[in-house]
Amino acid sequence: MLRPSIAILGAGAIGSLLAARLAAAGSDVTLVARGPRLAQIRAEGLKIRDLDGPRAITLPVTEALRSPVSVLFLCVKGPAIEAALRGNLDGIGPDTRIVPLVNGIPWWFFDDLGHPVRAVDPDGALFRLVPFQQIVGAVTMMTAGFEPDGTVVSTIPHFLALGPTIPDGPRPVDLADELTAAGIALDRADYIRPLVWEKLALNAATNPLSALTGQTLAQIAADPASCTRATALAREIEVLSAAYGNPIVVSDSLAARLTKAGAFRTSMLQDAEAGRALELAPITHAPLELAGARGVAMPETARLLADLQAVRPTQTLSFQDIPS
Ligand SMILES: NC(=O)C1=CN([C@@H]2O[C@H](COP(=O)(O)OP(=O)(O)OC[C@H]3O[C@@H](n4cnc5c(N)ncnc54)[C@H](OP(=O)(O)O)[C@@H]3O)[C@@H](O)[C@H]2O)C=CC1
Ligand SMILES: CC(C)(CO)C(=O)C(=O)O
Repeated sequence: MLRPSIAILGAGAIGSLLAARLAAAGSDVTLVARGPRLAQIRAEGLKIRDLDGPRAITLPVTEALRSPVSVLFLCVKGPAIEAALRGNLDGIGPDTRIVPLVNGIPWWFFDDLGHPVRAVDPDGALFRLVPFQQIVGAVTMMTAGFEPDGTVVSTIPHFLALGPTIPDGPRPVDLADELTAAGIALDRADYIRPLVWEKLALNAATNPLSALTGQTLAQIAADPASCTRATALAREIEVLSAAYGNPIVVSDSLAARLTKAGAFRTSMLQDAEAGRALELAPITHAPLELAGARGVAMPETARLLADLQAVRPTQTLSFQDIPS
């Protein structure tokens, strides 16, 4: 069988991890990188330290895709999606499947309502840019971060859920062989949205809190004040998810999951430490917007945002500041 051509757009923590593992397993994979990161990968290979130990992987790396691929993994942070896609439109053909590995509420989540979620797609540009039928829903349960020399470190087993964006929709892409060979456990979900809500609960409970407190996942679980706060934040997403017809239960097992995850610095804590913008739009602002539309109260989430705003006035955009 012909192997799918896979492109990974974004050579950050998750994109590099996925690219390295797929390339090492023999997949036809191209990594799209830019700036100093592109130069570094060309010069030194893709340096990775994961459960298989440290190594440098050589793989095709480019500044922009020039011809359509079978599968495009989108591995940039929420606010970077539109520019990243626009720079790589030649890589997207009518049969290309686009798989966003982006945390939080995805821009396509309420396509069936016929309007974008303002927090993640303010003017509907993504809604118009990406053909909905070409999107494959995904939930990323992988963790990765950088060492100062550009090595990507990932020491928790890798897991990815892929599934249709509409109930019982066709399974539009089969990457089981590629991902299994790469040591990434695959959940082929019948419908991705319930899993997106569950992952959102995890991120909304931990990512902004970690950026505020500087705590790892295990430290959040071990600190009674943070653990109580994280649990309350997860409960608010549970109520919100139920209000949108999708009951989930995450808060009961949250502390145990965080303890098991160990000393991991969330992607938002990594951004905070590096002075980068925080990925609040899909993880915090979008839920607040959705809560407002259904009359759901989310006081803990609003309080957390206010606390973050107070300590990072130049970095954090408060929900109310999003232009309408
Ligand atoms: N890290 C983690 O453990 C996890 C992350 N996630 C999610 O995965 C997604 C990606 O996160 P992560 O990998 O950590 O993010 P990073 O910030 O590490 O990586 C994002 C990458 O995208 C690149 N990029 C941005 N814009 C463009 C563009 N126009 N063209 C090409 N490259 C571009 C950035 O390049 P540059 O550096 O030049 O800006 C950077 O290399 C996020 O939604 C995150 O929440 C999910 C689970 C865990
Ligand atoms: C690993 C996890 C689940 C931590 O919240 C995550 O998605 C992130 O760091 O962004």
